[in-house]
Amino acid sequence: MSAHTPESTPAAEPKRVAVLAPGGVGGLLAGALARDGRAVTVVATEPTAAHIAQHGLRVDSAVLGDFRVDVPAVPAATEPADVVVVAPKATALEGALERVPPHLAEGALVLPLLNGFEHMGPLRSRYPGAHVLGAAIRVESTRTEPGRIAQTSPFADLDIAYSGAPPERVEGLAAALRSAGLRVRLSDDEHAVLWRKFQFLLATALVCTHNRSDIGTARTERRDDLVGVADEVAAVSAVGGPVLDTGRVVAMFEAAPARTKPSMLRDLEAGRPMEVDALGGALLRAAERVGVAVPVVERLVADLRRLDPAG
Ligand SMILES: NC(=O)C1=CN([C@@H]2O[C@H](COP(=O)(O)OP(=O)(O)OC[C@H]3O[C@@H](n4cnc5c(N)ncnc54)[C@H](OP(=O)(O)O)[C@@H]3O)[C@@H](O)[C@H]2O)C=CC1
Ligand SMILES: CC(C)(CO)C(=O)C(=O)O
Repeated sequence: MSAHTPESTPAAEPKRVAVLAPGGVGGLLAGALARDGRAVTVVATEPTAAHIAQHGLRVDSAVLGDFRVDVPAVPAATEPADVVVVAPKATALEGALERVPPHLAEGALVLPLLNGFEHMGPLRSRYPGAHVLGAAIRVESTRTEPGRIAQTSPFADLDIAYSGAPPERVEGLAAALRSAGLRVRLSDDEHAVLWRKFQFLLATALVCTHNRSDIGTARTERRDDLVGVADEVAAVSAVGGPVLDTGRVVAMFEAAPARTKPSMLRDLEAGRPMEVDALGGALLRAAERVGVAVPVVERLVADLRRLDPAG
């Protein structure tokens, strides 16, 4: 933890952070930043806001250690923030954004941590006066009950793009996140940030969920599908987007802790809506736009749509 006082804060570091949707990812960031002395407000559903306001956030983290921290929590933002972390599932994004009105995010850095890429357009439409950053987080983190987060991966790494925002503010945000214990890499290439994570994520999410297994089992039993999805994402991306390296993703499959389970599989196991459309559907739509065949993704998405309460 760093000693964080207003006097020692460089001008570009965030002063007021709002975290929308304190689930596995949002709750981890809110807890980490609040523990480090940042002024964090959590914006959550009514019952979760009431619970966190009364009991604080409890984080049990392989990377950050176990701690509890008091954080103000509200069902709707009432104060401006200079950073707004956006972390609901894609299936809940539209409703969740109602809780942060655009005038309170005017001039803010908006840091979306959803997987995929289709959220970027709606966020930029809702917050035209904000700087919406391309970002991705590599972590395994679960909201086990309201206000309680179990972060189990040996990594919690963010990639954040400058996305045209004032560089000193993006660097200030990165410094705040690093000070809170997270690893952060900055990039000039928003598309590369989103699509590199997406290539690994889509393969892991679709195949592990389809196989109902962790990555250790999937990489033995369903290696062809893992590589097939990663190749298809690369083929779609190659048409006007970043060049992706399937070899890098295969190395990531090999290196991932065997027990890693993607959040999509954890949603299936818990009977929650899955992000099949936001992730797999997004790739199918992108593939159709650029005229690339993606038969492996098509097959897995068709099967998973039948199981997805989100439809
Ligand atoms: N979990 C992980 O390990 C990783 C997840 N991701 C991505 O991060 C994103 C978030 O996933 P994750 O953290 O797992 O999701 P969770 O399901 O853990 O958390 C989602 C949160 O959204 C809240 N929420 C739902 N509806 C609303 C609403 N209308 N208003 C306010 N809050 C709402 C839920 O509230 P409540 O608690 O009250 O139900 C919950 O706290 C996804 O896009 C996922 O793909 C990326 C990398 C890793
Ligand atoms: C695959 C994993 C756990 C890696 O970060 C992930 O990002 C997710 O499930 O959303």
